[in-house]
Amino acid sequence: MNAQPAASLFIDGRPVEGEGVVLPVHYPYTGEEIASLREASTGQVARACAAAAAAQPAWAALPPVERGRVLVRAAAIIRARNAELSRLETLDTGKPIQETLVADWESGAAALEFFGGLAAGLTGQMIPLGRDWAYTIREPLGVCAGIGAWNYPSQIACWKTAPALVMGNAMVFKPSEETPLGALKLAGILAEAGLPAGLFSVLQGRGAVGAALVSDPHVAKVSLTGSVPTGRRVYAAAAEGMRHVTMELGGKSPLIVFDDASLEDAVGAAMLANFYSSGQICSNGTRVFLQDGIREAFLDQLAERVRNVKIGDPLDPETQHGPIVSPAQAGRIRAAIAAGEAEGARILCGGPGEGAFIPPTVFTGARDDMTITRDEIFGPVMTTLGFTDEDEVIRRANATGFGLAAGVFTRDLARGHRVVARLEAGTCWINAYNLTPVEMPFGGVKQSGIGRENSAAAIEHYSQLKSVYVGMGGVDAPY
Ligand SMILES: NC(=O)c1ccc[n+]([C@@H]2O[C@H](COP(=O)([O-])OP(=O)(O)OC[C@H]3O[C@@H](n4cnc5c(N)ncnc54)[C@H](O)[C@@H]3O)[C@@H](O)[C@H]2O)c1
Repeated sequence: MNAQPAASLFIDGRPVEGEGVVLPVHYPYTGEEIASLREASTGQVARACAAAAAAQPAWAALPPVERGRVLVRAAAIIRARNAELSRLETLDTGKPIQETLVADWESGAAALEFFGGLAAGLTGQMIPLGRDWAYTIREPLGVCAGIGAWNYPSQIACWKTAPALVMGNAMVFKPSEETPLGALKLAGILAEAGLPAGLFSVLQGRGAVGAALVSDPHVAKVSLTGSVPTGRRVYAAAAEGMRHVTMELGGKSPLIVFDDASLEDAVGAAMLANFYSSGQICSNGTRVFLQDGIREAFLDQLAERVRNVKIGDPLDPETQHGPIVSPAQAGRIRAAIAAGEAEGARILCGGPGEGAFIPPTVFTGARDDMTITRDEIFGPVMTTLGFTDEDEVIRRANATGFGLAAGVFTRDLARGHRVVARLEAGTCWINAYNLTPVEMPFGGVKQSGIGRENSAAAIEHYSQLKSVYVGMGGVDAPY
């Protein structure tokens, strides 16, 4: 299979070959090399940021609806090409085609449509002050840097780029080195939709290229999706230049199932919350707390349904569970499974698997202090834990440095609201899990992040307010 793009990078409106070291791209299912890219050199990082800075003022000066129209046109192009783009996303990530067809570019298109449609509403405020008055102008930040993780490469690129561009910013985006292909497609689509040159560039490379981008003097804002350790490094580097940040980082989220929950819905949600995208989702509910009265029935049904998951070729439309993105990540997940067993937890179903595949794996008999309960695994590994009462489970659910997401299953809606009100998590679901519509803010608290993506809330993270005081009479000076 060949997925070689025209060139590795996209700078100032055109494909450009990278000047840095080689970056091979592998199809996770077969391990076959499907493209060979080159990283951006430091000179190319600087050129992309300078082109962005040069193009941004004219873009910001357009009437907002004109900017919005470009994004809406890009969304339509994505929708028309969804089948072809989803296939490429599957080759890049290894995720089953039945997922990429509905959850990746589709979600990216929704973000472009949502923010494109929001363009006309990006106004300031008028503030009456008696004789005088003031008003605010919502202004763009300038050049934004976006850095992506490998699990939802095209969705992440769109979620960051749509609010940035509609506010009149430019975006220089570096996808993950594991999944570099989708962002190049987005660059071509935005250009075709009428985006002027320089406003969306793509740089390829590993962490060092990301670090050079974050520190470029033109960059006013950095939005990272990645792990907590990378987040700390990027946040610290951004602080040097007093740059704005959005941090979408990792998690170890609780999913709490009370005795009165719909068993079938809770089991289905727990599977979605742990095994979709082979478990490589930041907001996954990997600590599944089961109340005493439902635990046995839940585990019986879970084991039965997990046995029927169709594992295999990601391009087969019937496949529900694909390979892990890379041998290195599969190795990390297997080490976590081995640690769980060594610490005394039992595997109810699944296990380390073979080669690129790790089957859906469920641990029972785990304790809160085990590494499988504490650390993010970022693979298809669910840890189940028992609990007796509401106060106890809230305390244990919050006993983590992460705070990305949380879920509660109960038929008692008053309890559902009461519990989420006390959970330390940025994104919560009641009787649902991992649904992230563009209309709803998404992001974490504590170590899991800063800022929000999606919804009108994202605009605040790609803009700043200018306040203007207007004196309507004479100046009353005591001198
Ligand atoms: N909260 C969210 O929205 C969200 C979404 C997806 C993934 N994630 C998290 O991402 C992690 C998995 O993704 P990953 O393994 O690609 O993460 P990672 O932290 O290893 O890498 C993320 C990105 O940062 C870049 N990078 C690494 N070092 C850098 C540096 N010093 N300066 C600038 N850039 C640097 C990488 O090249 C990559 O593009 C998990 O922890 C997961 O929870 C979070």
